[in-house]
Amino acid sequence: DSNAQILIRFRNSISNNKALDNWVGNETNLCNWTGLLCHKDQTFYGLRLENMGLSGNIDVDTLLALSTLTSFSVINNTFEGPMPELKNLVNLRALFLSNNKFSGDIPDDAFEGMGRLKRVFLAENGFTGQIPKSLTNLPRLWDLDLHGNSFGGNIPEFQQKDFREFNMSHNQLEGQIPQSLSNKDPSSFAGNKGLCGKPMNPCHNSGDSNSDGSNKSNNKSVIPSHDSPQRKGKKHRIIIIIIIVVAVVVSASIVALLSILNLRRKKLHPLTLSNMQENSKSSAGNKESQSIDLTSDFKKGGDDGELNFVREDKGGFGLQDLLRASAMVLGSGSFGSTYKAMILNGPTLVVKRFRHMNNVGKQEFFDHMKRLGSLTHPNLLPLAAFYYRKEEKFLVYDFAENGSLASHLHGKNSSVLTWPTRLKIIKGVARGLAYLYENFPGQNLPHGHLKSSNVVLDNAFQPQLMEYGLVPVMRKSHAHQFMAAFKSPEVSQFGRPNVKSDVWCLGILILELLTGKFPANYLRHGNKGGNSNNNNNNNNDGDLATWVESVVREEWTGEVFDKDIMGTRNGEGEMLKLLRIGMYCCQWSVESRWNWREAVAKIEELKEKDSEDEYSSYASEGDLYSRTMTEDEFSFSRSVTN
Ligand SMILES: Nc1ncnc2c1ncn2[C@@H]1O[C@H](COP(=O)(O)OP(=O)(O)OP(=O)(O)O)[C@@H](O)[C@H]1O
Repeated sequence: DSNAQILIRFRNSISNNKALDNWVGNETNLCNWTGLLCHKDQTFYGLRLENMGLSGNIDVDTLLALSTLTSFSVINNTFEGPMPELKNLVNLRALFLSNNKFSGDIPDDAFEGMGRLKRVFLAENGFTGQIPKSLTNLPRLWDLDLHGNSFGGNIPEFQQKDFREFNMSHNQLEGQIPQSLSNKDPSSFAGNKGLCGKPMNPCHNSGDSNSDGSNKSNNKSVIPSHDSPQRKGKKHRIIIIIIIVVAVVVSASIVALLSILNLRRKKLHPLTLSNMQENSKSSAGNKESQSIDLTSDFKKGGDDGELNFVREDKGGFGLQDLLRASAMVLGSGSFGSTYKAMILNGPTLVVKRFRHMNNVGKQEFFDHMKRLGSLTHPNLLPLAAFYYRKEEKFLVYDFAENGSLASHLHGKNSSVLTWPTRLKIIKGVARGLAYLYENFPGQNLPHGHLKSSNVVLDNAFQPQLMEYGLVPVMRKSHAHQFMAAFKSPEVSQFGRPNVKSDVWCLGILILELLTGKFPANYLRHGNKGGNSNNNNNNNNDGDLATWVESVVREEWTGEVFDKDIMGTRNGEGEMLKLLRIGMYCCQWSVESRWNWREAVAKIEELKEKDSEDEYSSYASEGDLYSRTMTEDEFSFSRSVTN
């Protein structure tokens, strides 16, 4: 039978099917039928029969004859009775039965063999009994919504680690929430009176615990703590302590605020660069603080402790302006603190303190800084000046109003970073990098510290690279420990950066831009804390590229992308191309990793929109989920050779 014949048979098996009256004709106009989902090439892949008042019987045998059916939705109709037996629909990727009147227990094996299922929505029905165990080991399950039913008993242990959407609220579930789900939002479990354990209230033992003292599997021995009077008392005590702590903190803040206001009244800046100097003096220890007057050292023209301008225009400020500028701390990176300095009636600048910049002598340092200051490119944040002392250096850059790429990608409004904006950013980064390579041809690592917090954005989201070209002046041990390029596999394995180590950083930056994932979280060994992409340990055997590769190999290509760009229409093909570029830049083996010219050239070729004939199958919802790279398109060697 043709798909048209099968579908008409299916329609006829449903009651109240008026909404499907236009299901007439044959294969040629199939994709115009109400509720049918088709790819751009007109192949049918799903039924979206939502809000149509449909009821009666769902004829699964007929659905089985639709070999290309991967998505089935009857959300918000009035189907009733037990859940249809769907497990033979082994190609199904998405199942939406929410907001109907289905009822009764779902057999434990109801989803057995449905290895491709990614999205299961059974919410707002009348399902009872235990959550079916076969849901717990569907390898690709990503969205699970069971809220608003009457599921009871314990929540089974789920094998899946990552859910995008997960909701079991408003059922009658009880017992301890399995450890694997303890990182979910508490709202996912709300409205289940019998549930306890992280992220809900702690459980307490009713006294009927297992012989080994655990309460993991003995549902009856575990009850939510809010039932216990002792716990209630404890809770009250905790609340009182919290109130006292908050009161103390508030009073301390008020005192601090009053002192600041008082300082202001005395016409003193709360934090000025002079203050910063004094702070640094006292933290340097007694001996040093007695012998060095840092405030007076911070003046132009002296031998030690001088502010040196490296640009012709000088930016319209002098040392005294900088000393008087009110300043605030922007953050504290691996080299020291970074300050924003607002010069009265002058420019706003960023002053970054470096404590380990003593790899070269004074003259060499001055020469190098002058060289950096002479670089001009729209995608490089210009170095304005530097302040030299033997023990520490300050580099003064222009301030970028729009902050760093990292703060946008991992902050609250990452949605401003649309695909076209991300493409603009990576093209700018590539151009800035190419300029550096052309100007430092003999150097191993012209950038050396490329990462998203060192890419700042102007008001038009044009990127500018910062902290470039610092490797030669940085103390070697510190560079090894903290600079981004030293996190490449060749450094982890052999301790030697390579001319392609910057390319590795570019690859990681590309993958961060596309996935929205924070690279430091994918380093398996090492310090994941702080706002830096660095860790303190070079023995990392994991990275963002390994994660991307594993997701893509599992045929989850669409799911690799950041949620803010995932729905991009007509750009998916180009996004995939950039993903591949990122992966070629992240080849572990230096030989097979692209060189910077190749990477930059490929990035330049990218467009915002897919060309007409290319990737035409990305037309409708869910397509990106089903589109995967072939082995050929995505064959990478992840072994390290040198
Ligand atoms: N010129 C600038 N304009 C705007 N924001 C900036 C500028 N320079 C730095 N920042 C921001 O200030 C914060 C602190 O920067 P800092 O360089 O100290 O930390 P980092 O880049 O995370 O670490 P690292 O010391 O390894 O470079 C970061 O969020 C950074 O993006």
